[in-house]
Formats: sequence, structure tokens, C-alpha cells
Amino acid sequence: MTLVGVLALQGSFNEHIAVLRRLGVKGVEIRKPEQLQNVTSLIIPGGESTTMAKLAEYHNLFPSLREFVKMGRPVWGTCAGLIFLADKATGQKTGGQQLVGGLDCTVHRNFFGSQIQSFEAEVLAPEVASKEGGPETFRGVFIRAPAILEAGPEVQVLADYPVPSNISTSPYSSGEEQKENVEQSKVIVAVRQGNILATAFHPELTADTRWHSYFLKMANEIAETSNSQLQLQVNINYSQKQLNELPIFQ
Ligand SMILES: NC(=O)CC[C@H](N)C(=O)O
Repeated sequence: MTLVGVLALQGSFNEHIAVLRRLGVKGVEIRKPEQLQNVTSLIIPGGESTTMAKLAEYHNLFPSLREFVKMGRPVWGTCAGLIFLADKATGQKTGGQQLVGGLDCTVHRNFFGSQIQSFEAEVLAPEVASKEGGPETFRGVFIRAPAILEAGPEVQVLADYPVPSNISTSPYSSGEEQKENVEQSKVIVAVRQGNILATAFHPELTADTRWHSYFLKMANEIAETSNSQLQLQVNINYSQKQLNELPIFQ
């Protein structure tokens, strides 16, 4: 049975669990490091990444979360979850915050501005639509949303979004100053890198279940590959054992 862990320290974890339920999958609330051992994949929800990081620190979750990602288990971060997964974040509160990391990118924590600059928009994600069917666009709910400003070569861009003209795309700016000629530039808002999926927006707040279904398929594919690798390993060990156990005739 597929058990998807949902980090349940703060933010929209209930909404993720509700979507999983609609897809017939059980979401398990994760609050302690040892609970990660019972799940095969993990969703890190949106919320407020600084608060979430403080709670994760308090519950000593960072080492196990990092281990989970490093072991190649499927992980999806939405919004604050994306910030958690990024190797580098800018626009952090004074003192910064711990990150889980693993996703080779620089994320701007509040790229699209504050709460009142939150918005909804259609986001084009052809790769996800090709797997899941339906229209090529998805409703993107952007709440104090981050954006990916730089991504490494291993990162597959699933969706980008035009930068509003009053925002700078420099990773080192506060994101508030004006810059000329940025009307045409775009920032990345959804990516995949191996076992990591990350979105700057909140699919769990829409009726469209395709992002969740995409993640579940991705998780199944990863599980199948690691099972067959495990099987291969078992076979190799078995045949070596057989070789070693060949009777020696003297
Ligand atoms: N909706 C969200 O998750 C917002 C994330 C927020 N920008 C943060 O820093 O945590």
C-alpha cells in the first residue's frame, strides 16, 4: 500500500492529505523523525518556511529529512516546501533559516511579494499535462510565492511564469526595486530533479488533482526502479553465493 508522508508541522498539510484521499491514497502526518521510516514518499507543504524550519529544528527533523532526500526517496515541496528543498535561498529573514536542500537551484523566498500581492494565474506545464491528460494549463495559486531564479543542469523545468514588470530577477536583490527591460523575462515555478518535485504554487488548493497524480506516478516509477535494482543486487549476490558454494572435486 502506498503511504505518502506529509510534513505536518504547519501550513497546508490537511489540504494535501485531502487531495491524496480523493485519489485513494493515504497521507500520513509526519511530525517526528522516526515516522519517516513508515512512508515511501513525502510532501512538504506550503506555509511559512521560517516558522516551519524552526519547528523542524525543534523536532530534530532536519537530519532525517536530508537523509530521506539523499536516499533518493520521492519528495515534493510546494511553496514553502520548495524553499526547504532548495540548495540556496535568498530573501530570507535576518539570521536565515536551515534548509533541507537537494534541489540544485537558488530560490527567492518571497519573489512575487507579500500577502497582498498573492494571485491566481494559469500556468503552462506541458510535460505534466502530457502524462496526466487534460488541458496544458493548470490553475496556479501563488501565495507570498517564491520563484526559482537559477537552476542547475540536472533540473528539468516543468513550468515558468512571466515576471511582473515591477520585480527584479536578480537573485541578490530584495525583489522590490525596479529594473528596466524585465517585462519579457520569466522565472521558474515548477521543476523536477530526479526524485524531487517542486512547485512555487499550491495545487492542493485547487480542484485539479493532476499534480498529485503526477507525483504519485513519479513515486511509483522510482519505487519500481529501486526494487528492480534491489532485485538485481539480490540475484548477483545469489549467483555469487552459488558460485562460492560449487562443490570442489579433488
Ligand atoms: N505560501 C507559502 O508557502 C509562502 C512561502 C513563504 N514565501 C515563505 O517564505 O515561507
